[in-house]
Amino acid sequence: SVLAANHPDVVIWSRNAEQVQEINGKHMNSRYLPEVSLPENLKATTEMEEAVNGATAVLIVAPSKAMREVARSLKAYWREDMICIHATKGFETETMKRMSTVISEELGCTEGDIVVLSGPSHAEEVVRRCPTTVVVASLNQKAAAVAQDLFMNADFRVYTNRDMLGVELAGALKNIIALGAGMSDGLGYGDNAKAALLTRGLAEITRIGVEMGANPLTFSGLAGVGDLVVTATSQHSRNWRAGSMLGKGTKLEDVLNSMGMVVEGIRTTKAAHTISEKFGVQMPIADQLYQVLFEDKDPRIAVEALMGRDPKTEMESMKLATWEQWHS
Ligand SMILES: NC(=O)C1=CN([C@@H]2O[C@H](COP(=O)(O)OP(=O)(O)OC[C@H]3O[C@@H](n4cnc5c(N)ncnc54)[C@H](O)[C@@H]3O)[C@@H](O)[C@H]2O)C=CC1
Ligand SMILES: O=C(CO)COP(=O)(O)O
Repeated sequence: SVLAANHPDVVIWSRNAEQVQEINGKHMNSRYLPEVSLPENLKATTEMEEAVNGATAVLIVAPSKAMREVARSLKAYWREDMICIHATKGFETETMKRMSTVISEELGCTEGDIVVLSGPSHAEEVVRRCPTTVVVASLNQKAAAVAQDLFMNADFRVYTNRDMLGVELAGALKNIIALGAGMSDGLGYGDNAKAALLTRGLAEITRIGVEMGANPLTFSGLAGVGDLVVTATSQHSRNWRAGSMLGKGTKLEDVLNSMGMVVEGIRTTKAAHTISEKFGVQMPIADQLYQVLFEDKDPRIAVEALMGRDPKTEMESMKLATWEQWHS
């Protein structure tokens, strides 16, 4: 929708013929964005070749689970002069690979040429042209600048960032904390608890991000704090909603059946469990969430475990230069 506002020729690929027909015929996508009119120049097709042929840039936003399959299908139509942007927030859980790695492996390009688009941007608001800001990150600054130019308009402000790793990690990992925030709300634990979860959750995802090579400041930016706030508080957030249902006692399977849309934080919690062990970094909130999701732990007991951890100084676990270090 944003791209179609900026450019005359935008084609969306879907495997679903009914949705393609509805987008082309009625300029609507009623299953995902009810009561919204899409731009009339936005065309849809079930043929990937038709969507990609002659394109300047390709934007992939498949759920993380489907990313390898979609990128593999794209390979046949891929040209080296195209720009590949992705906006997917998750990992390939079988390999713990980031999405840019998965895409570059399938397309046979370097990971540094992929552009990651992330930030607080619920589709429901973007499509209504509510003011939204995002970040595009790439090791290839030229590609990032092209992506910035492609998306930027009066309602959609785009920043660039060189820290692709940090943007990708922050965008994926914040979903774990948003699930936790939803769970806290579902348990009726109030605003203090949610603020604590967001703050300590940010410390936790920054800590692992830095250990993996990210710039800590990226986690204070749009892909970090920005997206964490929106995903943990918005009525549109699937992660928050799923967490809230879990907090109210609904079983995970029933939560997923009722959502009908991807809840990336669930797979990402599994990925974080493996990554935190691999890097030897404690992720207490993700760890408790893992036990609630996959080991049937009562969420109240999980909160007790978090509240009962050993006393700590606030900065000791941040893996950043602390005030004490700066002043020593
Ligand atoms: N919805 C939002 O506001 C935002 C979503 N994202 C990210 O975008 C990604 C996708 O999310 P949504 O579109 O919201 O999910 P969704 O669940 O609403 O829609 C996913 C779409 O992908 C299609 N799909 C699933 N598997 C496929 C496959 N193997 N091949 C082709 N198509 C397939 C589905 O049919 C559906 O149309 C996620 O990583 C999410 O975190 C990022 C920013 C905002
Ligand atoms: O990342 C998102 C908004 O920026 C989407 O979050 P949800 O998947 O929780 O809806």
